[in-house]
Amino acid sequence: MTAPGLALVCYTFLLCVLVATILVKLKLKRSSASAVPAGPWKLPVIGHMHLLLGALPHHAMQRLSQLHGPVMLLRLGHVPTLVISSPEAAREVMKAHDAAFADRPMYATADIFTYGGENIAFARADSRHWKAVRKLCTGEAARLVGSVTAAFGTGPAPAVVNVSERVRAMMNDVIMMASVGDRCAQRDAYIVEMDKMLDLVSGFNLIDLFPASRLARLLGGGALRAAWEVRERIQCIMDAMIRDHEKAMDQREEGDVVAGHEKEDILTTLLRFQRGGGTGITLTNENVCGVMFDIFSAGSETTATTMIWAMSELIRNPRAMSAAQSEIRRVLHGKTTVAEADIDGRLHYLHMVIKETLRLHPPIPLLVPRLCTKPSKVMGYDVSPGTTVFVNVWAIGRDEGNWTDAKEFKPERFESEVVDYGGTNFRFLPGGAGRRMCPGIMFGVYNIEIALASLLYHFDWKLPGDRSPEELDMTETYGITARRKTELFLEATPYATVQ
Ligand code: HEM
Repeated sequence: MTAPGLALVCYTFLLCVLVATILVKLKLKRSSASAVPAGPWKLPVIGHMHLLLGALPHHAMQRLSQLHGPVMLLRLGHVPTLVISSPEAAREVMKAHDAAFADRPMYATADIFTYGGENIAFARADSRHWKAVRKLCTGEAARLVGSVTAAFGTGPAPAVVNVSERVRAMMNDVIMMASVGDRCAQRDAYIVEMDKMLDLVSGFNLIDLFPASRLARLLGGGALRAAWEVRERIQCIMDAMIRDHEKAMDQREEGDVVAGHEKEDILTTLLRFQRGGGTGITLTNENVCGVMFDIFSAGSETTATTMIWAMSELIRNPRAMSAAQSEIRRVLHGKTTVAEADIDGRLHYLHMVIKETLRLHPPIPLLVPRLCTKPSKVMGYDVSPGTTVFVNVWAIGRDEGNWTDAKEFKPERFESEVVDYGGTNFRFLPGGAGRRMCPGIMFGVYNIEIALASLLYHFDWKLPGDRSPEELDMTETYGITARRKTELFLEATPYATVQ
């Protein structure tokens, strides 16, 4: 070969090597880039926080995930945040990689109220007390079901009722009765402080989004101070309740039954276990207070919110209201009260109403956040340890790809859909799924069933004045649960045949 010919071959060879190297590099770059979940452009310091401003977080996240996909990475302040918006991706987080996502991020205010994770909801999944107390809570919830009915009286209704206020008071009563008994001197003060606590634990406070920033601590310190003050007042009330319960337990051991302590409540059960009741673990005072925090916050607020949405949807959908009332009045024909034994397993339509309400209005729309603790892959994307994970069950429940006529309230859809609360169908996750799923959801659903049955059996309901059902405002408000923005005022007419 001539010298120019050899040079040409060499140049061609080198060119090929160069092109091949560039192509391989490009391919590698593309494949490593595609392993990071997509997300919108972010700003320095605040990341994507500005995209959540002015909207409810689950609404804003739904809108963003429609653009960036069901596995989307945001940075909220300093916190890397993965948002999951499809059943397939939810299954990967809560089933395939459940162990890697079983912890919770610890927010500054939650840290105060849970005594540093000594409760159930924010405990580390590998902590000694978590499994045992969770089991206890599940058992207690099931056992207490029978004692709930008494709280739903039938007293005469005023013409116009603030249904929101009444339902919240009713659910508070049920949870208080179940957790500390029916004669607790400081009960009202406890409810007031617990309400304040719920306002403070949002997870979107400045100090939660910039956990390491001194400036955020300075600017957001008010929330922390308020949280400590509320915790101190709750602690005083709890100490008095514990003393009262311990005294009653001592007297019971001696054969006396103290008024107000005839039935065993959750606090007594926890104290009994603390005295060596055989779970194989030791419960500290902090565990006891932390679990009481869980039961009140998780138990009362979720059930009241669901119940108020159920009433709102029934008012907006007179056909569904009429079907639910006909069934209840047929099943309870001639009865003067709604008793557990009379409705047990017989209110099929009402059950579908509750499911449909939880599909459209899951009270915790982003679930309680999870924390990624091991490098994991979700739908082929890399997720790093330290990432907070929100599962947008509200968006999953309203996605036309998952449900026909997804935005409409159609309880009948559950006639053909076999879906339960066990967290196995990832299109319907009001109580979450996997090892962190809600241990009390069946107790909650039972409370809602009895309460709704009572309201619908004893009264006919309509919007005050001549307003038509479509005029009912269905806007949600921001908070630990997705409540109605406005109070639900309805006109109640006692149902004649019960008189
Ligand atoms: C309709 C009623 C209820 C709904 C929709 C509901 C929903 C939820 C959700 C979404 C979670 C987070 C699950 C996850 O991260 O995957 C949760 C956790 C929890 N719920 Fe419920 N809940 C309800 C009623 C109750 C009741 C009545 C109690 C107690 C008596 C309760 C106690 C708890 C506790 C202790 C946790 C934390 C579990 C853990 O982290 O291990 N819930 N709930």
